[in-house]
Amino acid sequence: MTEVSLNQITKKFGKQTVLNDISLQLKPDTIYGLLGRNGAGKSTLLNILTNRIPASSGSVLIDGQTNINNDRVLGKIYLMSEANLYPNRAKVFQIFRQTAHFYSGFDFELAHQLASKFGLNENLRFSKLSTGYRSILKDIIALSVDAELILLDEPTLGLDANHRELFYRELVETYAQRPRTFVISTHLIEEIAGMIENVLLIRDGKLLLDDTAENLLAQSYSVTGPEKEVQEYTAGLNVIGHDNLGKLRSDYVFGQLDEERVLPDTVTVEGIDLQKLFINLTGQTDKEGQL
Ligand SMILES: Nc1ncnc2c1ncn2[C@@H]1O[C@H](COP(=O)(O)OP(=O)(O)OP(=O)(O)O)[C@@H](O)[C@H]1O
Repeated sequence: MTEVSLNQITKKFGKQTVLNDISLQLKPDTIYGLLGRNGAGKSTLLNILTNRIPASSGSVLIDGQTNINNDRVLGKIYLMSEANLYPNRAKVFQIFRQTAHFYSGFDFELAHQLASKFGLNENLRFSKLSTGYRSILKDIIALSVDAELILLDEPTLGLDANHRELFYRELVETYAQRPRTFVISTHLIEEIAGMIENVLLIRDGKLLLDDTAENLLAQSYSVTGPEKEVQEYTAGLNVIGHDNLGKLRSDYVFGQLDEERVLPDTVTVEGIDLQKLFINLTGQTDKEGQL
C-alpha cells in the first residue's frame, strides 16, 4: 500500500501561477477523477507527481520519501500521458521489454492479451502507430506495470468509442483483480463517471473539490419550474448555475437544501450528474455559487 501526499505544491510558469498551494493525500486502492477546464493545471500536477517537472515550492512524498531523483519511489508510479517517450524505431514488443527493465513485475501475459483484444500488432514500430494506437500502447503498459499508483492523462485520446469502452472495462477488471490507485484526467466525464470513487477538481489553481463522488452527488440538485417560483425557492441557497428552458428555469444547487422551505407544486427537485456539477462549478461567468 503506497501513501502519496502533495504538500503545499505551487507551480509558476513565469508570472503565471498554475497551481496555487495544493495539498492532498491519495487514498490507497481508489479510482480518482482529476477534473478541471482546459489549462487548469491537471497535466502539470501529474508531471510534478512523477518528477517530470519540478514544483516551484512544496513537496511530493511517496511513502514518506521525496520523489525527486528517487528511482525507488518513482518505480511505484506510472504516468501515461501524451508525451511520447519511446524511440520511433522501437517495436511494440520491444517497448514492453524496455518497460520491464524499470517495472520488474511487468505483466507480459496481460500486455499480450490486451494487445490482442485491441488489435495492436506487437511487431509494429512506434513510428507506425496511429494516434489512437499510441494511446492504446501506453494504456496497455499502464494496466500491465506493477506500480501502485497509475496516473492516466487523457488515456482515451484518439480512441474510437469501441476502444474507449474496452479500455474502461479492462481498467475496472484489472482494478478488481489487483486494487491500486488510479488518477484519471479526462474531459469525457460522462464516460468515467460510473467508475470514479473520488473527485479532485482544480479551478483557478486551487483544489476546489476533494471528495467522494457519492458525497458530491448527494448534495447536488437541479430545481426546475417557473422562473419566479424557482428563484424564490432557491434564494439564499448555494446556486452554482442555471439554465433557461423556454418559460422554465433550472437552478443548480450545490450544498444542503433548506428542509423548512415548502416546495411549490410547480417546482421539482432532482439530483444531477457529475458532468452537470462540473460544468456549473467551473463555468461561472459571474460570482454566483461559492463553495
Ligand atoms: N512548459 C510550460 N511553459 C509555460 N507554460 C506552461 C507549460 N506547461 C504548461 N503551461 C501552462 O500551464 C497551464 C496549465 O497547463 P496544463 O497542461 O497543466 O493544463 P491541463 O489542465 O492539463 O489542460 P488540458 O485539459 O487543456 O490538457 C496552461 O496555461 C499552460 O499553458
